[in-house]
Amino acid sequence: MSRPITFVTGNAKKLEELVAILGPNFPRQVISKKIDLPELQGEIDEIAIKKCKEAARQVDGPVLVEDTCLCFNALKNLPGPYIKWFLEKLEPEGLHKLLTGWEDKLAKAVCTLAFSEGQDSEPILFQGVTEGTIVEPRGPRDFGWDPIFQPNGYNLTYAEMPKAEKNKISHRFRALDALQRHFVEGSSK
Ligand SMILES: O=c1nc[nH]c2c1ncn2[C@H]1C[C@H](O)[C@@H](COP(=O)(O)OP(=O)(O)OP(=O)(O)O)O1
Ligand SMILES: [Mg+2]
Repeated sequence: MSRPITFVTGNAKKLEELVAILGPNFPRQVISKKIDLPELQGEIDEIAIKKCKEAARQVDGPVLVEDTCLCFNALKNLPGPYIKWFLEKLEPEGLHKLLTGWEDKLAKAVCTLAFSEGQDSEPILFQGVTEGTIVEPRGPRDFGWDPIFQPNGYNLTYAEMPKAEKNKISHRFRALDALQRHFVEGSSK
C-alpha cells in the first residue's frame, strides 16, 4: 500500500474544491494539512516545484500542493502568481479597475499542481487553464477573485455559478483531471 498523499494548503476553499472534484474513486488516499507555505517569486512551474519540495520536507512523505495564478492578457500575464497580494490589497473591485485603461479584458486562470512521493523524489507537475474575461464583481464573495472571473462561454462569473458547475470547467478541475489520469493509468500498469 502506498502512503497517503498529504494535500498541503492554507486555503480551506481550495481543499473543499479538491475533495469535491476528486470524488471517492481516486486511487490514493488523500489527507490534508494546513500549512501556509511561503509565497515564492518566479515563473509558475518553478514556484510550484519549490513549494512542493518545501511541503515534502515538512511532511516527510508524499505531498500535493497547488499554486493558482490569475493572468491578465493586457498586463502581460500579471498579476499571475502575485494575485494573492493584489487581491488582498485591491479586493475584487480594484482588480477589475486595474484594467480600466485597456479594452482587452481577457484573462486566464491557471492551476499548477505539484506532486512528489517524498523528499527524495522530483515533483511532477499537472496544469489546468481556463480562459475568460475580467468583469465587474458579481456574486458571492466567499472565494477569492471568483466574482470578477467570467469563463468563456458563460454569462455567469465563477462566483455566480453553482459550485458543481464551476468544478466541471475550472482551472482546478482541469489540473486535477490530469493528475487523476496519471494515477489511474499508472495504477493499471
Ligand atoms: O479558484 C479560485 N477562485 C478564486 N480565487 C482563487 C481560486 N484559487 C485560488 N484563489 C485565490 C487564493 C489566493 O488569494 C490566490 C492564489 O494564491 P495561492 O498561493 O495559490 O493560494 P493560497 O495562498 O490561498 O493557498 P496555498 O496555501 O495553497 O498557497 O488566488
Ligand atoms: Mg499560497
